[in-house]
Amino acid sequence: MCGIMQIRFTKMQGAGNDFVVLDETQARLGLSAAQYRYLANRHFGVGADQILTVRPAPSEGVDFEYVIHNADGGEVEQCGNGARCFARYVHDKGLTDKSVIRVQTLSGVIAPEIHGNGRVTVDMGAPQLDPVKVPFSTEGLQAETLGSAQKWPLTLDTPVQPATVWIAPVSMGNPHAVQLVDDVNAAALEVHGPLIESHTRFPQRVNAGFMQIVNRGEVNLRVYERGAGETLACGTGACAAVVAGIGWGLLDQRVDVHTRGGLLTIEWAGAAQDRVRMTGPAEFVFEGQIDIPDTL
Ligand SMILES: N[C@@H](CCC[C@H](N)C(=O)O)C(=O)O
Repeated sequence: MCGIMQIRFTKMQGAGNDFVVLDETQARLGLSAAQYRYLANRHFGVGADQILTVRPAPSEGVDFEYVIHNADGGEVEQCGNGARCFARYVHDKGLTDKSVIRVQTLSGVIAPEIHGNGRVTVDMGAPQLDPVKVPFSTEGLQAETLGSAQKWPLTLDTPVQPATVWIAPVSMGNPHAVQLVDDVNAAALEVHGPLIESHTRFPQRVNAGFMQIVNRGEVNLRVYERGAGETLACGTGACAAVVAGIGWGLLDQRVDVHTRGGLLTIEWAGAAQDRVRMTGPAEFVFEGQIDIPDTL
């Protein structure tokens, strides 16, 4: 017989990238991919780009485990805007009194720091610039060099005729393909975003970033996210875009990233081992309880 599960949740957002936060510090909910999809659904569920789950520390040296599911129900390695919301959640809910929290994710440990004004800075770790490890297949491709980094051609089977875009593959724990555009508002995100997301050269699919350089300390960015579509902001996307822009010699070490949902500030010293720091907002929206079918 079909029953229901009652689930308590908190809705949060960071620069308009919105989340359902679930607390599994006391007990696991054991949700299926379809149940995560249901929660994220904007018509039948709560509505969110990602579902963030708080779990107890899995090992010594970390404070919590941070589990991330995209709106499509798939579990992913990293989420930058979510990391800031996660930190505010565990802090403001009294799950920790630390202001610097060490958090285990699928792709390693990150360290969010909560400031007095409610903003959060996250040490996101070092970027991965080796295409093979993003992972991105370069077989048979010829890269172009710009600054100290490379751009790779990616051919897209658009409905009209094949188009080639030039991208930097960057991993921030999760995979990104960053390209330069003249104007983010005129970028072909709706058509190219889904084609890049599921391009066969990215075997784990990819988040597609479209970056317009305003000056050496400022960019405009839109991201078509893997498993979620275009979001109002993508924290790891902002980190990856700034890393690519610095590598190409176009940006300084501290960059304001304007997204459709707000401002993120990214800092990176420019060497492969240097860690990327991201600062931005993290806000509570509302709390509630939802009934979801237990047979999904
Ligand atoms: N919104 C995120 C990224 C979430 C995961 C991403 N869609 C993926 O599949 O890798 C962020 O703020 O970083």
